[in-house]
Amino acid sequence: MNSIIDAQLKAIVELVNHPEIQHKIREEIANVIKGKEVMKSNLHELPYLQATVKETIRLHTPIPLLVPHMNSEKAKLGGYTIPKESKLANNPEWWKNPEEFRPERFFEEESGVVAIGKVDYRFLPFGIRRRSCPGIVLAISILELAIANLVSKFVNSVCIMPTT
Ligand code: HEM
Repeated sequence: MNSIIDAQLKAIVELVNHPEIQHKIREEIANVIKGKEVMKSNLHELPYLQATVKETIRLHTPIPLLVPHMNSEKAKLGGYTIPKESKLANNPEWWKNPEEFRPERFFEEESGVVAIGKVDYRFLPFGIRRRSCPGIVLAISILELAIANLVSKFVNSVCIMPTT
């Protein structure tokens, strides 16, 4: 559960620093859900919310069990050369402006990058193959629901950031 709490906190920090992203999520929820409670069954109808969660775990990949995961030696993987001690999610060869928090990247230049179901060596927040995370579907749903509820109710009502 540490990874989820870590990702939630990172998402909140990013949303506080990007009120325009909060605003887009809030608008998407208002248009699709129309004032009702966001349920797990609605999540697939909220692509901008989903992209925001993906962008959070790309830029702030939680480290499971607090064990650092990086390659100690230079390596070749899936046709890519990976320099020693790389963090893949921040590599400018594979991501445009990798340090920028921009969910839109998943609709533009990185529209093919998915978190579940397809192996993409640029985006492995849940590990890969036999030792990959069995909690992936649960983790993504929890994160999406938490952010949806925060943005549509709590953040708006306490006015941490202006909504316009
Ligand atoms: C944002 C949330 C999460 C992230 C980023 C994450 C990421 C990961 C990663 C990268 C691994 C592979 C570690 C390795 O290569 O050795 C892993 C393993 C694992 N995760 Fe997660 N995880 C998350 C949430 C969860 C949740 C919610 C559960 C359970 C309900 C869970 C259960 C596990 C288990 C049991 C393993 C060990 C699998 C094995 O060694 O065979 N994770 N996780």
